[in-house]
Amino acid sequence: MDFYYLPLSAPCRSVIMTAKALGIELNKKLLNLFEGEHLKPEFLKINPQHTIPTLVDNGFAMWESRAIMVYLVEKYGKQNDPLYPSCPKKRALINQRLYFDMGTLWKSYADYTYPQFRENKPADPELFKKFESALEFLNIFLSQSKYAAGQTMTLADLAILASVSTFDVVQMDLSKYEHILRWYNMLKDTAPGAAENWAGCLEMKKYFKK
Ligand SMILES: N[C@@H](CCC(=O)N[C@@H](CS)C(=O)NCC(=O)O)C(=O)O
Repeated sequence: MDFYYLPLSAPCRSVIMTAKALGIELNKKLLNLFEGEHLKPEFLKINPQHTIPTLVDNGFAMWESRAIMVYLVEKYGKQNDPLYPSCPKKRALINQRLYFDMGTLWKSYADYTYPQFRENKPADPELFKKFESALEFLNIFLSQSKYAAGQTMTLADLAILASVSTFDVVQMDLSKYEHILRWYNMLKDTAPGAAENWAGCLEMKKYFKK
């Protein structure tokens, strides 16, 4: 299974952790975005949207990290795999958290930080408030259950761990989010693929100028 990625990318890291949890060997192919490799015709043929992570499983190409995570469990996981159980209500909660991670948590982080480290713009307090409110929501979710979507580890934890560990490595202050901290301390070193995730975070930090 070919996996186009960069270690520093949070969405790539969440797929790597999922593959690790499932015991899947990925054929990792570094794609250097900084040198525009994702815009070359041969990659655009695979993924016209030119994003990583991109997975090619026996000729079947797909992208969007959370969709890839679900695909991997559905295709290669156990029946009723605890990472993404078949019960519709459990799945619904996991999906909610995955969409929350993509559309609210990570988005608010990216909206706040990217202009600062990509365009050297000053921090925007309004965007910071939105990021804080996303963290507040996550803190509430984690006050209600041990893991991000219930009492066992699921895909929601792996996706959100990739996000929160990124916030940690760039030194976002998480100290007032008691439940996030409890959950993060539980998983940051023990989740499947945690060491590789953290190594990628450290790579990411090199590009973060604040
Ligand atoms: N929502 C997507 C985001 C993917 C994404 O934006 N990846 C970045 C790297 S972290 C990328 O490929 N950027 C290059 C581009 O968009 O051209 C996912 O979760 O896979």
